Amino acid sequence: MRATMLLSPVIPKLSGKLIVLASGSPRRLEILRNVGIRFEVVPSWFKETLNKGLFKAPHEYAVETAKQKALEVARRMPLKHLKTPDMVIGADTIVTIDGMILEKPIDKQDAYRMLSRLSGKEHSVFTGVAIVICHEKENGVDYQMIDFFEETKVKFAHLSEDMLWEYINSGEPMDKAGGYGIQALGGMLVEYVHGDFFNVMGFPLNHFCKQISLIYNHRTTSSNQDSASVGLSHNSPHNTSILTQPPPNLTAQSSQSPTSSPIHNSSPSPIQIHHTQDGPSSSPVHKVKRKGSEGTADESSWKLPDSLFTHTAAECERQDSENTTLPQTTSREQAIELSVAEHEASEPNKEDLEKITELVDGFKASKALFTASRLHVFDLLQSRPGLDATQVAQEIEASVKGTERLLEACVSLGLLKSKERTSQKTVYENTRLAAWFLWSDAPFSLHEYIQHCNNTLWPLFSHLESAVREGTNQHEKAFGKKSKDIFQDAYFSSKEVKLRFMNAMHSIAKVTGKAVATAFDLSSYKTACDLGGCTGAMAYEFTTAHPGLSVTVFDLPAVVEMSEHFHPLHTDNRVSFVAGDFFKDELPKADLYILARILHDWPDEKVHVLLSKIADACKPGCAVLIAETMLDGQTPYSAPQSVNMHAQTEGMKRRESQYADMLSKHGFGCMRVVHTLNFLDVFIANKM
Ligand SMILES: O=c1[nH]cc([C@@H]2O[C@H](COP(=O)(O)OP(=O)(O)OP(=O)(O)O)[C@@H](O)[C@H]2O)c(=O)[nH]1
Repeated sequence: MRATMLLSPVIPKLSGKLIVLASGSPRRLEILRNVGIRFEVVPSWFKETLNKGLFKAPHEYAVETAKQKALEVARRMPLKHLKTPDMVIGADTIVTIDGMILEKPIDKQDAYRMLSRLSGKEHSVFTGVAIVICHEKENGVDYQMIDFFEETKVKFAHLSEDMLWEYINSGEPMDKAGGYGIQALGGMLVEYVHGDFFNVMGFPLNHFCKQISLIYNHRTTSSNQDSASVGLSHNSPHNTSILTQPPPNLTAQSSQSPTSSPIHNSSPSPIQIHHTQDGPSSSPVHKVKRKGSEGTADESSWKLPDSLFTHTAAECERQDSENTTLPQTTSREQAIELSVAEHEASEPNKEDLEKITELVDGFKASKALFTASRLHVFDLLQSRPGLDATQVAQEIEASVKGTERLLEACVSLGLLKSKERTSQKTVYENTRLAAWFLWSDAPFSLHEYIQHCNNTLWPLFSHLESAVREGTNQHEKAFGKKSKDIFQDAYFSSKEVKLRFMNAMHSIAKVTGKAVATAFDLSSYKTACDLGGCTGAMAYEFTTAHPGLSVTVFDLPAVVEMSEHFHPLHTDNRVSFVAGDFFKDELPKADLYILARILHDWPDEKVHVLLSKIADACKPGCAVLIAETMLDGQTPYSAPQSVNMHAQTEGMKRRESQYADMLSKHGFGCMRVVHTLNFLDVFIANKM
């Protein structure tokens, strides 16, 4: 909110410009998007290989890396994209502890080393930010740079070995500086944060807003001068340095240095680098002292341990001049390069083999799970744990030989546990995973959704090649029925298929509903309408989470008619059902419209029809909430899900930016997104 206020005077100026975020970090994208800035994302190709040993203080390393990331994109864009951006933003986040710089872990062991170092102690997180302003001139492009950094102190609780490994095995640490994500599971490890929380996440929003304000406010008041350079240089206490390239001894490997890039050489204009590091550092907002802005960094306290960073400037220069390939003693980043080179030269490692096998054989695991679920193996072992294969075979009416194989497959997939009763007899029971998710009445039962995967998605996927070649869904090939609107003429064509589909949606809504309902503070909304809300399972999660909220489920008459089978939802008098077609009929009035796993079923034209109807029904301040996996969210399954939508519907998975664009066309703004741990990303926007 504060950032929007600070930015609002300059947003009209930014809005006509091509602003580029030179970062592949989803967190940076989210932080900037949430304040309403419109920008394109062009991740930088700059490899983070600067020699840390050559920087007096860690933040200088982060700032220099941010600069190189931004410059690489600023230089590449005019050549590759044939357009010159107006502004390129780059950033680099590092963690420092005991004089050491920690970046993203290269593997689980590395994450373990980082997190155990952070356990029970305070550390600093620095994000360096670079803003490159590009000016097209007749003979090329001029670049001007503003850079700054922000420090936030974070203290970790003492972490037990079990906690550490549980966290590492969640996969979260791998793409995050210091090996943790404060915005997600990693937040549970943190005792306190002093300073800007967003800085820890990867982007110091407040400091950035102040810099932007300074640049553009100054420009408005300096109309008779070259606005760009004046605006920048007046902020800068150290604005005289003019460099055409980074100092040669900063880059660890000459082949990766931006100075050797042909792109750089083709730019005839010098790059003016204006440092504005201490512009807004007197802000009362940040209690944390920013080292370095005033040139006061205590060199000795930041001296990096020799064992990690052994390059001297002379060594680097020698490497440059001799054009050697890789140094003998390397920093961690250099070690990554080394290991990549090693892999290319020799053989794949165990992890590579595991990954590729998992992908190739993944369908076998899915089908074993589907089959065990369909044969009610998990139901049986939930009520009668400790049966052997012969007993299970008898109960599920299957062969002993086949049942043995299936049970063993489930054991190896972590769905069942086996115990040897005697040397002859092995008995089985459900694991925790099966107890939570797989038997029919489990608290978060996915049983019905698994049946939907087996009965509907599996046959559709077997025609994926045709779906890709033809660009249409595959209902006709898989089920002998043409379907334009899968809901009207495929899923709801017979009572049995309809119930199966509703059961599937019901089970997935029960698993994901709470996380969706609690993603945002919705206390200001009194009425909601869950469009396509099916059995009301999601609506029920919303009324449970928000005592002041009533929800109308709006769905096709065929669905509403059957929804009463799904108790106890009908006992909650704050959930009501209205029958209708959201493309054709008038929508019930509400303050909040919920679209959970709906828009991905439809092509853009239909989404616009629906959003326009919602926009017409919304007063200013009312909101639309979209819950689905987005392509830039955190689940690795969103892109495969997009393939699924293609084989199944005319719809698709989309990026957050695509929804933002669509919503803004219908008068929505103030967009925010939360990535839940429960498959779904939740996006909210208000009618302006
Ligand atoms: O608590 C958190 N701390 C850090 C992060 C994320 O960590 C990475 C830091 O890496 P880097 O600055 O090198 O940025 P990249 O992800 O490699 O993207 P670029 O393309 O910009 O180089 C950053 O993504 C932080 O967001 C976090 O999420 N939580």
